[in-house]
Amino acid sequence: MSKFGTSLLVPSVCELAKQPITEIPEQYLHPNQDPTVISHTTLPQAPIIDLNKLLYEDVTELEKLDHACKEWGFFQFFSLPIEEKKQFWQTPEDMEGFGQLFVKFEDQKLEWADLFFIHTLPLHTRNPRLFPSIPQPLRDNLENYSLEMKKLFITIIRSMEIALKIEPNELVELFEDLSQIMRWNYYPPCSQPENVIGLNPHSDSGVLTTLLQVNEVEGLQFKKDGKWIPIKPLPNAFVINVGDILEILTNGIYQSIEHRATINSKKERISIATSHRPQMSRVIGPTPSLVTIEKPALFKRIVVGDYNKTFFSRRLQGKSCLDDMRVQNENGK
Ligand SMILES: O=C(O)CCC(=O)C(=O)O
Ligand SMILES: [Fe+2]
Repeated sequence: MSKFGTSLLVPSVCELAKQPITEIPEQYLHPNQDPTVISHTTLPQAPIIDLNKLLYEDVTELEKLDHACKEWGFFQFFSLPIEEKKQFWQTPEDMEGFGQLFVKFEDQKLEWADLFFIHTLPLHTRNPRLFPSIPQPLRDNLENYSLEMKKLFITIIRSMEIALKIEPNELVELFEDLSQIMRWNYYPPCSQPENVIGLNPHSDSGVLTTLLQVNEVEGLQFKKDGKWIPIKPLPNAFVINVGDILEILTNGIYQSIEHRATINSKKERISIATSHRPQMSRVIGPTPSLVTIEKPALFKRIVVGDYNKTFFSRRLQGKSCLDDMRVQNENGK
């Protein structure tokens, strides 16, 4: 049984998008979506952080790796012939591989995307059905990428400990044996982009997600003050998202952010999301330094694996999973 539960098997959208279709199949149509805010001049901008100032080692290496991944691997992997991709497809018991996540009902609306979902760390959790067959040079790039992502994650967590004025290592020690999962997202173009959705609105379940927008095509949007704001991909930059578990750990000081992915009418889009969380058997809750009499714990203590199971057992719906982890106040609210 998979660590994350299961998702119903769905057809490849990549193959579907190759057909000369005039009508989008009903299951992919999402009417009544929240509109995107279009005027770029008044939009709030995502803050840009200079990694050089954060990372004191191996910046060049990281850049080289970033280029290697862009040039050699992800694109080729998604464009493998469908027959070859089949050996990497999800199975009814195992959500890792190509397919979609969060598909729980046969008649559920689907996303205009194929993804490849894989657990990369700790090493012993690597899926023997998938990992050894990943073609080179992607497999070696993935190996390096995974380690660099872990280093970057720990560096950011250390900076956050300082910013939050909590004990050194108070958070970092939770990640000695961390779990790392990746979603490689492939969004084919669609002639009616406004009627389909690449990825439904959600917050990420982990601590932080590092998103590489591989071919720098626009599509990612964040919900800010109730409005959907497009995020322009920047060259040589990652987008870093706060996930639900970081909101729990910081007792609500850092809040996970809702985002979605839209589709382009002409261009395909590839993004690689790498998410970190403490290892599955760890129990987590608001970190002690951030729980005080004035600010009692906002969230229950939970086993990381249980949070994962709950998150992956539902349909993807905004921040609803995190809301269920809140401590109820005396009025039952
Ligand atoms: O493709 C994107 O821009 C968003 C991906 C994402 O949110 C995810 O994989 O969790
Ligand atoms: Fe996400």
